[in-house]
Amino acid sequence: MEAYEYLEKIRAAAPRVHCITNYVTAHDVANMILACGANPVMADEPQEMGEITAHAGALALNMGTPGERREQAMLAAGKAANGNGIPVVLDPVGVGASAFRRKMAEELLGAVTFTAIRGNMSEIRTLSELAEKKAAGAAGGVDVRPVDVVTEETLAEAVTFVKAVSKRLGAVVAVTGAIDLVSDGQQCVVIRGGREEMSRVTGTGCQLSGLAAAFLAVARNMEAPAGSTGGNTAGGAACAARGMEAVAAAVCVMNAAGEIAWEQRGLCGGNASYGTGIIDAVYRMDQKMLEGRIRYEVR
Ligand SMILES: Nc1ncnc2c1ncn2[C@@H]1O[C@H](COP(=O)(O)OP(=O)(O)O)[C@@H](O)[C@H]1O
Ligand SMILES: Cc1ncsc1CCOP(=O)(O)O
Repeated sequence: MEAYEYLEKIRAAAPRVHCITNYVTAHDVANMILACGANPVMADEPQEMGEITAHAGALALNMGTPGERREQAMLAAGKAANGNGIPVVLDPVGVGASAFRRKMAEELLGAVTFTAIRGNMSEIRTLSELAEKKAAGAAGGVDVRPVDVVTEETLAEAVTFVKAVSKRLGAVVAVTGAIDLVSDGQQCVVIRGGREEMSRVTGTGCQLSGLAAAFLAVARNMEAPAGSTGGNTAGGAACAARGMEAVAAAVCVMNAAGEIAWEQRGLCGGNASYGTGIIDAVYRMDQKMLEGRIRYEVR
């Protein structure tokens, strides 16, 4: 399934994406979800989670600005999603930054079955350590640490690592950055593209997690490919089988939007208008705009 076909299906079905997200980038995440054709609802009152999540096509949980109330909401929404076969995405923003975040991530991983987990390499390394019950130490803020950046030199090792983490966490794992890796534990899609400047716009990672949730919402209603063994069934059988494809397609669309918005930036184009441009590029994305911009290999 091509990335553009996912966009067409999202635009036709307008699935609702329930987001429990941080207050820094919530507005941009909502606009990005609208830009791809889906329908965002940002809600984090624990008492209404059962009703809100049950009517969603996908759930996106983002740990960027955590708190006890938000954690309760995430646990309630995650369980409601699992109980209704709704795909769930986790964005462990800054999970290594504090003991509170690490404990919250452990609780979420213990209570909710995630369809996909997207983060930068530092965040995914911390999750991996938590899943291995290793003492994960403090690891940076919300951005990737220089030591964790995936390069052509460290790519083979990173692919092996991401496959292993995906198996360990029982979810599709997407590590994004200069080179993006999306794995279902068996295979790994290596995606090149995007712009270095995307990392200087706050929220591009959060937006991508929201996009991935929208892509999974339509994957859930597709046929499972013949002979597929699939991943976990948090979003139903079709979503399990297509989870890696759907998340990789979302990454490709985000990268293309980052490239297009950079090429069309204005004379005063700094990071704020660049960020808006990325959302606009997704809004306007058609098949022609994606041509030549999707560069991936499967390892
Ligand atoms: N150095 C880079 N070169 C190309 N694309 C990048 C680079 N850094 C980030 N991106 C892109 O920016 C988007 C957000 O990813 P990332 O910055 O890793 O998220 P986060 O904000 O969670 O750290 C992804 O589409 C990713 O491919
Ligand atoms: C700066 C910041 N602080 C807490 S959440 C957040 C936004 C992080 O967004 P992203 O990881 O998508 O850049």
